[in-house]
Amino acid sequence: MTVEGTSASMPPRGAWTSAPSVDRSSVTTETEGAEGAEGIKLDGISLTYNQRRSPVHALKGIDLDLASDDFVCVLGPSGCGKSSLLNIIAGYLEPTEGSVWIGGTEHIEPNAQVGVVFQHANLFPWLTIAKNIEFGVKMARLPREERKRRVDAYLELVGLSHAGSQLPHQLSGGMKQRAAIARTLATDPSIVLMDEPFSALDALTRESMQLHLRSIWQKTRKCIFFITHDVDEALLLGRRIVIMHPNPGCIVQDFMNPVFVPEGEVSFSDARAGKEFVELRRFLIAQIAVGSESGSEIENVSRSGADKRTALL
Ligand SMILES: Nc1ncnc2c1ncn2[C@@H]1O[C@H](COP(=O)(O)OP(=O)(O)OP(=O)(O)O)[C@@H](O)[C@H]1O
Repeated sequence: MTVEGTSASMPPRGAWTSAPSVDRSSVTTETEGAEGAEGIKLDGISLTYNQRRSPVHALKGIDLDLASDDFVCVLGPSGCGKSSLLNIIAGYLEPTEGSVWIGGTEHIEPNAQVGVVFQHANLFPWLTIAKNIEFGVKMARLPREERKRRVDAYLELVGLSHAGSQLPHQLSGGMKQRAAIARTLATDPSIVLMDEPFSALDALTRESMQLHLRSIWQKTRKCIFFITHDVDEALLLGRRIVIMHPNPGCIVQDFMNPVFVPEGEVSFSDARAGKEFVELRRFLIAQIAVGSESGSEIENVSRSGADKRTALL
C-alpha cells in the first residue's frame, strides 16, 4: 500500500481494509451487536450539549460495529468528540439520538460489562495495590477465594506480583497505571474503554505500557476502545484504526491497520522504521490536521478532558 506525500485525500477504502497482514476473520463486519455478539454496536449516535448560549453539536450519525476481540484506536483532533463517544459507550452520557448495543442488549447505563481506564490511575491511596484491585471484584460479590485468585492473576498479568502489598504512593506512574488496568480487568468486563491512558507517562514508561497492553490484549482478547492523540501509539497497538473529525464529531476513516505487529514478531522500533509505517503515519497526521482545520471553531471552546470528566461524574 502506498500513501502519497502528506495529502489528506483518502486512499481507496478497499486497499486499507484488505491489507494482507491483517486477519479480519474474527472482525465484525455486519451489524452483529444487536443480534447477540459480544462486541459493540453504535447505531446512529448523535450528541448535542445544551449550553446556555448555544448548543454544541459534539457528535452526529456515528455508526460503528466492533467485534468482541477488536482493539480499536481512535484518533482525531481535540474537540472531535472522542471522549464524548467513550462516555456514551460507558453509559455515563445519554446520546441525543441513537443507541449503543452490547452483546445484543441496549446499553443505557454503566455496568460491569464495560470497564473504563482514564488518563490518571485514580487508585485509592489508603489501600494496597492488591486491595485496590480487589475493590471492584468485591462489588461483584464473589467468594473470598475467587477474589484472591483474580487479584493474583491480574497482578501477574500486569507484571505487579511483587507489588501487591505496596501503597500507590510507593509505585511509579507506569506501575500505578498498570494497577489501574488490572483493577479494571479484574472485574472481567467484556469491553475496556481507555481514554488516553498513557498520555501522562514519560516516553520510556509509555512504550513499556504499550508493550504490556498489547500482550494483555493478546492474552485476554477483550474488546478495547482506545483513545489516543499519538499516531505511533495507534499504529503500534490498534488492530483497527478509526479517525474522527469535528464539527460535528463524525467518523471519517475506519480501517484494519496494515502495519499492526502481533507480539513477538517485530520490535516496536523496527515496526516504526518500516516504510509502510512511515507512510501511514504521515497520512494519518495529514488526516488529523484536516480535521483540526475544519474544527478550529470547536477546538477553541474545547475543554480539557479532565474538566469534562469531572463535570460528568
Ligand atoms: N460537558 C460538556 N458541556 C458542553 N460541551 C462539552 C462538554 N464536554 C465536551 N463538550 C464539547 O463537545 C465537543 C467534543 O468534546 P470531546 O471532549 O468529546 O472531544 P475530544 O475529541 O475528546 O477532545 P480532546 O481530545 O481535547 O479530549 C467539544 O466541542 C467540547 O467542547
